[in-house]
Amino acid sequence: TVPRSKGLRDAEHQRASRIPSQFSQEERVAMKESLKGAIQIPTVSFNPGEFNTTALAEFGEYMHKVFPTVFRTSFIQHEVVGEYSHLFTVQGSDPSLQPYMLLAHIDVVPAPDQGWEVPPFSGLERDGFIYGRGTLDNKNSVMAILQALELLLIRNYIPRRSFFIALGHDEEIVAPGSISAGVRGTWGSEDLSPPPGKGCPARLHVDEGSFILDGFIPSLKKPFAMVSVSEKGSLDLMMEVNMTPGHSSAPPKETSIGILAAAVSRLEQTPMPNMFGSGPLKMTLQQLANEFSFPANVIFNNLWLFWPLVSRLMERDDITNALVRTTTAVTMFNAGIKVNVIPPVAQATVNFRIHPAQTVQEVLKLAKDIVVDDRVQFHVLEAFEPLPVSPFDDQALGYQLIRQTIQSVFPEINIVAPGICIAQTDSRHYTNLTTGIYRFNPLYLQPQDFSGIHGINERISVQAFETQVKFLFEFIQNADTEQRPVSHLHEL
Ligand SMILES: CCCCCCCC/C=C\CCCCCCCC(=O)NCC(=O)O
Ligand SMILES: [Zn+2]
Ligand SMILES: [Zn+2]
Repeated sequence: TVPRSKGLRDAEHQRASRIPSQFSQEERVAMKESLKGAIQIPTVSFNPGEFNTTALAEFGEYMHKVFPTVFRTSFIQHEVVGEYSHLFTVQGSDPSLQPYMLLAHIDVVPAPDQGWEVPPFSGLERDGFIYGRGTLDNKNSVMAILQALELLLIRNYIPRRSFFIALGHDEEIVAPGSISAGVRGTWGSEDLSPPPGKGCPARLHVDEGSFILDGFIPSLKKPFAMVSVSEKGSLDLMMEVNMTPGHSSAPPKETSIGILAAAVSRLEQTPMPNMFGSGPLKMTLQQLANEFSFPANVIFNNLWLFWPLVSRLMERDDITNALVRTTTAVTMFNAGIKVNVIPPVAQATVNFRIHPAQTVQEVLKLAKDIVVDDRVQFHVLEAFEPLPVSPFDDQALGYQLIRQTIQSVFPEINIVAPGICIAQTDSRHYTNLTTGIYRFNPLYLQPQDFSGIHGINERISVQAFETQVKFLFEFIQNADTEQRPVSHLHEL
């Protein structure tokens, strides 16, 4: 197929019929090789301002190479934002339709070699899986979005509804989010609402942050699609103890390390309160109730009676425990300058993920009440409140569009339920732009796969990646053909 050059918007481009999401063997091989190439570029972000800028620049060039039609199509504008983020504006043929936004991120967390079956930036394929940092979080989405668009354009598709593709380079660091800042810059206002004539506020976002979940809840045998309609907040708290340094041959009763270690231990041994029943989880379980086998189906259909039992059971597993409470993770500890010197300072950083029923201030106070030691200083490095719940009723067009696409691409999945993302996504930077923020990665995830995210042996099956491309290929077309509900339209 001859790729279309810029400026062509002729009748050939206009298509009434839907393009089937069937890809040639050559296209299927090309898309998996493109993902492997993306994984091989180590776009690691370490801390605010600490990125592999060489790799990020290389990735920008790489996208031009593997998606030439995207970059040469006249109705697609590409902007580099914050030096390494990328914002694509795909101008649809019907400007009256509210646009939407697809989010993904280019950066990945570091990946030391130890424990990996293959080197984490090799992109090697083994037994039908592509291994590497970013295969699930989140280069799979970056490549799937652009691949789906490339394949649609090659087939002369021209979207009716405009949409944005926002590919951030700093999602993995706690920062204001360059791409969202860039979107603000593009639209010229802090609150992200575009100036007149620059198009309407986006009506929905689709970002990482949930999956087709398979095997996360005992007695729930069938996988189900959870679309995260909210996400937990976060508090990065640095605790510090300062002491006068001295000779270790005559040490004080407690050093700064001992004082801080005891404080950290008290935090770890005192979990935040179980908030089961006061967040989206209850909705998720009620929607799943009849999918459980007996007697679980009776329990989940009567949570008014059995919620104490369910809340205790959810605590047993680290992932479901993260759904019922604010979690406490001591992730960094730095102290000491030499083996025979009393340490002048000890610092520990705690990453709290805040349950939607709590606030940053409440968690900070609870932490201080647990530590209860005036020698420990508290420094808030970064904090985000839990996000509001996006609409997911029948009138919520964004949610319904995702649900419709799930059902067409995954006909075997008969439950699509709203839920909460236990992690953070870039979508938290867009709450001023729309209330329709949804987080869903169209691929199956099992608990052992979850351990690969930020862990070792992160991998995606070739089949799963191909299906993710298919989902986006369908989603973009569904966004053009969605039917308006008869009654009032939900402002998203
Ligand atoms: C009742 C249903 C059980 C739900 C089980 C939830 C399983 C976990 C599913 C999704 C988690 C999302 C992880 C992927 C996004 C990670 C994004 C990220 O790393 N952000 C940065 C950060 O959070 O620090
Ligand atoms: Zn991540
Ligand atoms: Zn991510």
